[in-house]
Amino acid sequence: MSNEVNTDLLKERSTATFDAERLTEFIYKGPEKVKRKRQIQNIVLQDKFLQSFKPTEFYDRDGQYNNAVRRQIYIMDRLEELGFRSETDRLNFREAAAPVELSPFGLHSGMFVPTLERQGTPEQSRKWVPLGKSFKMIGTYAQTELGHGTFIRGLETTATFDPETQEFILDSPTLSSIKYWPGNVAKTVNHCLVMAQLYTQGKCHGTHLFLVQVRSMEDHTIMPGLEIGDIGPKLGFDGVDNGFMKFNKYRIPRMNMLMRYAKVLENGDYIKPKNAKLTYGAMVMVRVWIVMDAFKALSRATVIAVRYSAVRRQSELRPGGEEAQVIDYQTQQYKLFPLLATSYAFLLAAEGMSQIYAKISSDIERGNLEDMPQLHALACGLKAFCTWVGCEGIEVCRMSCGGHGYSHASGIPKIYANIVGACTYEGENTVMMLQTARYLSKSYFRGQRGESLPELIQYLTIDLNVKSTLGEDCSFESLVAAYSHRAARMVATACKLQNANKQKGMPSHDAWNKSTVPFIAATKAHCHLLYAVYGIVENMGEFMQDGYFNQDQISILNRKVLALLEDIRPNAVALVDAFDYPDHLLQSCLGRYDGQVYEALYENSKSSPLNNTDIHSSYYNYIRPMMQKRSKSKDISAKL
Ligand SMILES: CCCCCCCC(=O)SCCNC(=O)CCNC(=O)[C@H](O)C(C)(C)COP(=O)(O)OP(=O)(O)OC[C@H]1O[C@@H](n2cnc3c(N)ncnc32)[C@H](O)[C@@H]1OP(=O)(O)O
Ligand SMILES: Cc1cc2nc3c(=O)[nH]c(=O)nc-3n(C[C@H](O)[C@H](O)[C@H](O)COP(=O)(O)OP(=O)(O)OC[C@H]3O[C@@H](n4cnc5c(N)ncnc54)[C@H](O)[C@@H]3O)c2cc1C
Repeated sequence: MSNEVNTDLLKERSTATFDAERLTEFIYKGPEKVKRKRQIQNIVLQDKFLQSFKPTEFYDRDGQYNNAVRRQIYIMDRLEELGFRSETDRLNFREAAAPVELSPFGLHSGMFVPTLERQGTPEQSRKWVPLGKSFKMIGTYAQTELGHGTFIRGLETTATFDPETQEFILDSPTLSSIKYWPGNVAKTVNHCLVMAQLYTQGKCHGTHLFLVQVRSMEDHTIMPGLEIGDIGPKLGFDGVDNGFMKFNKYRIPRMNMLMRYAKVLENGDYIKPKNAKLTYGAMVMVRVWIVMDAFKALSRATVIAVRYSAVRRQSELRPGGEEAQVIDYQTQQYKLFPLLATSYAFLLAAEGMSQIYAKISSDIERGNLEDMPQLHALACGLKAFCTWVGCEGIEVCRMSCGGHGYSHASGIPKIYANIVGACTYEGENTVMMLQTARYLSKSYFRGQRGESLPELIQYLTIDLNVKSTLGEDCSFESLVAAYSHRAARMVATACKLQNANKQKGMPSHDAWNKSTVPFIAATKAHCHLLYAVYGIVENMGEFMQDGYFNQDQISILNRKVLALLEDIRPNAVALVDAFDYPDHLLQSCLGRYDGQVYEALYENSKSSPLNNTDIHSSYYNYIRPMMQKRSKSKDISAKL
C-alpha cells in the first residue's frame, strides 16, 4: 500500500475553514484526553495478536465466536498488564481492540454485574459483585422468552417459594415460556439473572430477578434440570451466542432472589417494593447507553461515506470537464450533510441523557423516586428515536457509496448489522415510543389543568395560535420555537383524539390504542426537538398544518437548507475527521484517512478466503461433470 494521501482529500483538508483538531478536543473534552486516547489506540495498533485477525466476515460462525472469546480474554489480560484504571482508558482500549466484534461478555459487564450492584441487597452485592468483577462468575440477563419479550408482566417462567427447603423452584411451564434470545447464554456464561413470576404462599407477586447458576463451575457442564442451546444465526451479532434455556423444576436458594427492593421472608411472606418498576432499572440503564451507541454507529458510517464521497470521482458535472467528486453533487450533499449534523446532535443528546441518568438514578438509589417517570420516558424516547434515525442514516451512507458500500470491505454493513438490533433489544422501539407518548399524554392533561410541568416538557403549554417569526436569518430562537410548536400541537392533537374516543364511550384502553399512531408521530416530534432546518424541510407538512409558517417562510427554509449544504461543503471532510476514528477502528477500505480506496479494496479482495484456491473444488465436483454430460448430449439446447 502506498503511504501517500489521496490528492482530493489533501485538498479538502487544506481548504477547511477551521482546525479539525480543535473540534476533536471539544468532542473528547480536551487536548490531554485526545492525546491519551491516541496513545491507547496506538498500543492496540502495535499489538501483534490484536492485529492478527482477518475481518470477521472471513470466518464462519464457529470461528467468529471462538475469535470473539479469544480476543476478549486477551483484552482483559492486557488491561490488567497495562494497569488501566480509568473507565475512559479501558473503554478506549476496548473500542480500539474490538471495534466491530461484539463481546461474548458484553452482557456480563453491561447488565449482569451492574444489576447485582443495583438490585441486590448490600450483603448480596458484597458477596456476588466481586465474583462477577473477577470473572469467577460469568453472567447474563435472561428475561425474554419465546412467547414474550415486550410484555414483561406476561412472562411465564415461574419461581415458586418452597418454605420447607428455603428454595425457589424455577420452571418453564410451557413451550412459550422457554427463555429465548438472552445474549451469551448458549456457551459462555455459568450464571444468569432470570426474570420470573414470583409465587409464594399460593399467590403471584409479579416478575422479579433471581440469580441462577446454569453451568458447573468445575467443568462448565450444564446443570441438571436445565436445557440450554444456541438460537442460531442472526442478522448480526455473529460472535454473540444468544441462547435458549428451559427450566425443569430447578431449585435455587431463597437468598438468590435479588432482594434490595422486594423480599421473601423465611416463612414465605412477601415484602413488596416501593415501586414495582424498580426491577426494570437495568433496562433503563442500557437504553441510556444505546443513545451513545447510536451516535458512534451513525458518526462512523458518516465518516466513511463523506471521505469516500470526496475521493470517488464519477460522471461529468460540467460537460467535457473532468469527472466530479461525487461530494459536489447537491443530491449527495443532501444525503450526507444532514447526517453529519445528526451525528453531532446525537453526541450532545447522548451526553445530556447520561447526565440526566446519573442524577436521577442516584436520587432513586437514595429512595427518591419522584423523577423516575421522567427518566423512563426520556430514556425510552431517545433510545427509540436515535436508533431509528441512526439506522436509517447508516443505510443512506451505505447507498451513497454505490456498489462498494454493499461490500463488507466498506465497513458499513457491519456497523448497520450491529446497531439495527438496538431498534428491537432493550425495548422494541414502537413500544418504547408509546411509553414516552403515555408520559406526554398525562403531562399534557396536567398542563391543561394548570399543574406545573418539568422543564423538558413545559413547551406543551405554549400558545398554539402564535405564528412563526422566522426571518431570512433563520434564527436559532425561531427554529426552536418551530420545533416546540410542532411537537406541542401534535401532542395536543393526539390527546384530543384520545379524549374524543373516550367521549364516544370507548373504554380507556381502546381510546388509547386508537390514537397511538398520532401519538407516535407526536413523540417523534418531541424527541426531534434537537436540530434544525433540515428537520423542518423534511417534515414540512407537520410544520405547515396550522399555517404556523407562511409561504414566504417556507421558501426561506427551502432556500436555507440548500444554502447550508454549500456552507458545509468546504468543511465536510474536516467535520468527519474531527471524530478522530483511526482506520483500524473504522475497518473500512472506503473511509481510510489516506483515501487510498482502490488499493485497499484490491488488497482486501485478494485476501478473501475464496481466493485460497485458483480452481474451486466445485468445478471438479459439479461444473466439469455437468459440462461433460452436456457436451455428449444430442440436444443442442441443453448445450446452451
Ligand atoms: C451490546 C448490546 C446488548 C443487547 C442487550 C439486550 C438486552 C435485552 O434486550 S434485555 C430485555 C429487554 N426487554 C425489554 O426492554 C422489555 C420492554 N418492555 C417493558 O419495559 C415493559 O413491558 C413496558 C414498559 C413496555 C410495559 O410494561 P407494563 O408493566 O405493561 O407497564 P405499563 O402498564 O405500560 O405502565 C405501567 C407504569 O409503569 C411505568 N413504567 C414502565 N416501565 C418503567 C420503567 N422501566 N421505569 C419506570 N417506570 C416504568 C409506566 O410508565 C407506567 O407508568 P404510569 O402508570 O404512570 O403511566
Ligand atoms: C440482538 C438481540 C439481543 C437480545 N438480547 C437479549 C438479552 O440479552 N436478554 C433478553 O432478555 N432479551 C434479549 N433480546 C430480546 C429483546 O429484548 C426482545 O426481542 C425485545 O424486547 C422485543 O420484544 P419481542 O421480541 O417480544 O417483540 P414484540 O413485542 O413481540 O414485537 C412484535 C411487534 O409487536 C408490536 N407490539 C408489541 N407490544 C405492543 C404494544 N403494547 N403496542 C403496540 N405495538 C406493540 C411491536 O411494536 C412489534 O412491531 C435480544 C434481542 C435481540 C434482537
